[in-house]
Amino acid sequence: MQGRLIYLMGPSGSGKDSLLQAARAPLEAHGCRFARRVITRSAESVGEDALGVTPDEFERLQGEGAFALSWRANGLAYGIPREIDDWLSAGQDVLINGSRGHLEAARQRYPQLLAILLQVDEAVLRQRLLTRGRETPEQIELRLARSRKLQQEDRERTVILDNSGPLQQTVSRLLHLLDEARQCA
Ligand SMILES: Nc1ncnc2c1ncn2[C@@H]1O[C@H](COP(=O)(O)OP(=O)(O)OP(=O)(O)O)[C@@H](O)[C@H]1O
Ligand SMILES: O=P(O)(O)OC[C@H]1O[C@H](OP(=O)(O)O)[C@H](O)[C@@H]1O
Repeated sequence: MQGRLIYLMGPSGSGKDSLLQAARAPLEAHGCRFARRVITRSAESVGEDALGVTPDEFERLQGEGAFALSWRANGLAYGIPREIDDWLSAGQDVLINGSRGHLEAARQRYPQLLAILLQVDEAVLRQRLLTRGRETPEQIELRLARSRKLQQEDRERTVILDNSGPLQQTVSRLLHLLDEARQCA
């Protein structure tokens, strides 16, 4: 049986990386795999364990068909390595850090994907992004504006996960909803 693609998305600063890190051990214990993203951002940058490449390297990899999914946002290019298809074919669930802007294209390639939208209100988001300090205040405002624009899309087929409270609470909710989804599959 084919594994399920779990597509975690949400505004910049909603806590996707934090949640992926915190939920990783318990989910791996259930056989779930995690994709390491390829991003045209320096490897030293704060945040997830992504592979940082130059725009030229990204183009080359894309041309070679190295990505199962790829998109551009916030002035960066993002790729999800093709190996997720091997994991899915082997029946393993795969969790990825996705983009709301790319959800429709991702659904076309993976019709069974489970979309989870991580949600936090805008004042909290702004504060978290400023505290994280990875982007300038101007870049943060652009990210918040992008979030507002994407807010209404594809709500009815998306599971909402609130991350306004403590991270551990969100981890427990994620594990619970993935259990439920497994039982419905
Ligand atoms: N539940 C939480 N409570 C308090 N702070 C949190 C919580 N979740 C995440 N944070 C903090 O918010 C900031 C943004 O989180 P994180 O980098 O995980 O977001 P992200 O959604 O991955 O953002 P981006 O898409 O821009 O990479 C981090 O500094 C993180 O420590
Ligand atoms: O705004 P949307 O389309 O949801 O997401 C755009 C991209 O921005 C964020 O990346 P990061 O903040 O650079 O890590 C997300 O992880 C996503 O890949």
